[in-house]
Amino acid sequence: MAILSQTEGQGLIAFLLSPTIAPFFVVALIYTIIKIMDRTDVPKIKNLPEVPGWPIFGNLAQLGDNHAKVAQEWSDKYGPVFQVRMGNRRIVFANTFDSVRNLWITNQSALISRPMLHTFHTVVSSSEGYTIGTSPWDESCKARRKAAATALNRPAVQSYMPIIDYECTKSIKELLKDSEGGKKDVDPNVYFARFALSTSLTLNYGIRIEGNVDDKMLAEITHVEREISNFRSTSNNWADYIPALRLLPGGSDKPLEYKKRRATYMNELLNMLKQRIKEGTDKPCITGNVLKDPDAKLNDAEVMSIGLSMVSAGLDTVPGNLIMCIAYLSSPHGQEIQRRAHAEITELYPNGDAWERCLHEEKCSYVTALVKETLRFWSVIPICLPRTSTKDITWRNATIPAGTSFYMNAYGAHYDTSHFTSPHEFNPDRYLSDNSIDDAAAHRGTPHYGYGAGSRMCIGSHLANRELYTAFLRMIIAFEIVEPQSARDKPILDVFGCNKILTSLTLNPKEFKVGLRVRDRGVLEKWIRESEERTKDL
Ligand code: HEM
Repeated sequence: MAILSQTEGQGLIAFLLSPTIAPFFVVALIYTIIKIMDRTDVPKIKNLPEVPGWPIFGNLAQLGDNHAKVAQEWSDKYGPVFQVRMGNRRIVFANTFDSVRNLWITNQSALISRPMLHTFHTVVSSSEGYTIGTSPWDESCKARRKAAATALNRPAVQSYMPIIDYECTKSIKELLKDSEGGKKDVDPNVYFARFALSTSLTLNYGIRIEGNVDDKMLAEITHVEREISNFRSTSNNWADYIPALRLLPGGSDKPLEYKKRRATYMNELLNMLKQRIKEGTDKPCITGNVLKDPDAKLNDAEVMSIGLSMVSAGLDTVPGNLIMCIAYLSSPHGQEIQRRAHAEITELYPNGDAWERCLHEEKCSYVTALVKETLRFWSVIPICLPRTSTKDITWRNATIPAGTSFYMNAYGAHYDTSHFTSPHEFNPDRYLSDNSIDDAAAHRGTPHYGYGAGSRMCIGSHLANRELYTAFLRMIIAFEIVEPQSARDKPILDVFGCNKILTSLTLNPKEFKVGLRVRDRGVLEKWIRESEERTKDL
């Protein structure tokens, strides 16, 4: 039954459009639309400071392109934990070391899930499945995390050291060649991108980047994963927070292009491995083990998700840390750090076998401290991968309801002056147990949040630590890393100034060069030959 007859309907329209009523009608309509668009997924949280924002956009514009820095500044005014609105999402930001510990570690069972964001989850990943790091918590995520974590635990990582030996040697050998024995300045970026990617591919598929730094597959995967890192970021895509923006024409073109390019090489890698398994020519690897295990409870999409996680997770993070530490080592203060590291290594290994021994042990505490300080200082994931709570969480007088998104400002925590002495100084000494410049007790447990914290902390941290330790130690005993000859090539050492795209998920270092003065060419060539001999059957 019609609610209004045709004549009554026409009368109502004429009434609404009459000159006296129309302005009120238009205002009411706009008001209602704004009210609907202004709603948030979670209502305002009582007793938790809120940063005032705009209707619909919330605090998006104020956060600008450097969310970590702006949120840290806000924490001076609003306290360590506050709520903001990013479009239609309410986000709880934690900005200091202790507040992160309280929320991410003390409340880890409640903070175990991840939110879904439009650009990454709906556009980029709709058919390939999500990586582990972008999956909400469910039985499938639990199974994938468990399988990957087992493959990356401490003893497993020790068994992968020959791969690290091979890849690290290859990068240093090429650096030696391309720098013409130290005469020409070089940009270390691509050498360490290859190191990280080839290590991940060998572990996961038994396939490595055979070519040199100009390898096509290396270029394609590093470029595509870098672009995807932007779509994955919590600070890059306003369409994640304002659904109306998804209607803009062309908005999904770039994400869709990269989704297709990623699917091409991921399928290629998986098919290459399946073919090798069929022919019996495959090398032991994580995906191969899963594919051949009749009891593995993982389906094809889950196997693909693990592969995707391994390829993408270490790709920007390991090289970002490696090359920014090398950048720092080239600076005048870096000379002092290299001298100390080199002296300790020489004292520990007077027979000159540090190059090989670092594959079995991590004895040089100064290099271990250098790894930790690098992870803190550069904070390559300044806003950690986001979390969603699955239970209510209490913070002081506030009850934060289940289903709220939490963003860890890792940069804010790493530069928290109540936890770190002079956080703007790059100083590995803070992580030495004797004479630390920080309160040594502060570093028991979690030394930094470079790998996140709690229930969804990075599962690749053992592998990454071993990669970083080996590469730093070997670079330091192979070369004196010095400033480039041309001032134009000098690295920018400011933690944000060095970043090409501030809204990306991971630090994207600007190009720079360093000089590499070979310490002892004869000895270095001997180490390289010995590594090549050891790893020739890999
Ligand atoms: C220096 C190198 C690395 C850094 C700085 C890093 C950092 C991180 C961070 C910050 C997270 C989020 C943790 C959280 O939410 O609390 C994460 C998650 C993860 N990382 Fe790493 N990572 C590195 C290397 C790797 C490597 C080499 C792999 C594997 C080969 C890996 C695999 C993963 C996976 C699978 C997750 C998702 C865990 C989950 O959501 O349950 N990472 N990583």
